[in-house]
Amino acid sequence: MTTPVTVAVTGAGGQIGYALLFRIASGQLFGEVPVRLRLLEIAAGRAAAEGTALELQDGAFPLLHSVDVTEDARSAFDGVSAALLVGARPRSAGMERADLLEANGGIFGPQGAALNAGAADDVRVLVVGNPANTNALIASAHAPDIPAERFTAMTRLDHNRAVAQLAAKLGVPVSAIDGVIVWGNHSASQYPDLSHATVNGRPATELVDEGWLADEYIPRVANRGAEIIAVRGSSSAASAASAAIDHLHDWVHGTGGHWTSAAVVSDGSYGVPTGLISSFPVRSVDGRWEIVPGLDIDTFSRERIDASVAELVAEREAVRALGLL
Ligand SMILES: NC(=O)C1=CN([C@@H]2O[C@H](COP(=O)(O)OP(=O)(O)OC[C@H]3O[C@@H](n4cnc5c(N)ncnc54)[C@H](O)[C@@H]3O)[C@@H](O)[C@H]2O)C=CC1
Ligand SMILES: O=C([O-])CC(=O)C(=O)O
Repeated sequence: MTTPVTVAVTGAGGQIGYALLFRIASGQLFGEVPVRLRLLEIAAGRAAAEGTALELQDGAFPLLHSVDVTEDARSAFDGVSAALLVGARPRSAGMERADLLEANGGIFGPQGAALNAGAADDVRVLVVGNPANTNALIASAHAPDIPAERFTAMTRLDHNRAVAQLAAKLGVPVSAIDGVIVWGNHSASQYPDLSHATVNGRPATELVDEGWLADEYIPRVANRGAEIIAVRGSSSAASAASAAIDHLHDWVHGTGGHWTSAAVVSDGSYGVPTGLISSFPVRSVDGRWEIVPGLDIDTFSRERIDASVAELVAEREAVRALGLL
């Protein structure tokens, strides 16, 4: 029998956890490989996670090897090849994601240290809990033995939203769209960039006008999280779980010739300071994310990338001042 792969999900008793775990158990992340699931929760969420574990059993998933629920990060992360750091307080109406910096930043240092202590050598970390980029930076800083490139934050939901909004505008299937990029922070300052996008092979910029792009498209995508909160009464859950599966699936299995968006550690590309975890156009090649090199950046894009990166720099300064880095 193939050796099982161990996957940890934090915040397993929450709404994203509930949408995520069944998809992992069904093999949508690693494919035909048995999965050993570790569900990390705090006391307040433990019962919900225990209930989810019972339902996972009831799913009779052929690939589900075992499910353990724990409140101890070291046990949860021991031997893990994938860690989905979802557990954090979500924002509610009227809050920006940066309002969560202090409340949630304190979670990710100890979790980084626990990953450092016991994760498998091939560990892949995806931070979903907000503010995701800076939480990933904190976790990575507490895991000196794990290469920084193994810590990523989720902007795939933003990328998927950017693709879907363009498809809806033009009345084409999402599969017609290629080359969309989300740059920067997973926040309202993010920049969904269509300057390299194509629709059935035609440049997207020939099909939409600049006014729509600047006044409707970019704000709609960048503020979609708030729109969902306003309409649904709580933050995106199933679409976030779906994006997390997309991110890790592509990281493990590759993106082929196409690119997607993910927040990865900067190597200085596109003027983003080295070491920041920022969203870039990325390809997954041989199990590693690579930043797509050499794209032309026009003035419109440059200003927006710089603004979002400036926010990431400010968040890094803020968590440094709080002693979290
Ligand atoms: N990056 C992205 O695109 C997205 C990020 N999010 C973020 O994901 C996070 C989770 O969202 P939901 O599942 O909706 O929230 P939720 O409140 O339903 O669930 C969060 C769970 O995390 C648990 N938790 C809190 N601290 C923990 C810790 N130290 N260790 C383990 N578990 C802990 C809570 O007990 C709770 O069960 C939030 O920060 C939210 O803002 C949500 C949507 C998209
Ligand atoms: O907006 C929020 O707070 C949740 C989130 O990150 C998103 O839906 O993109």
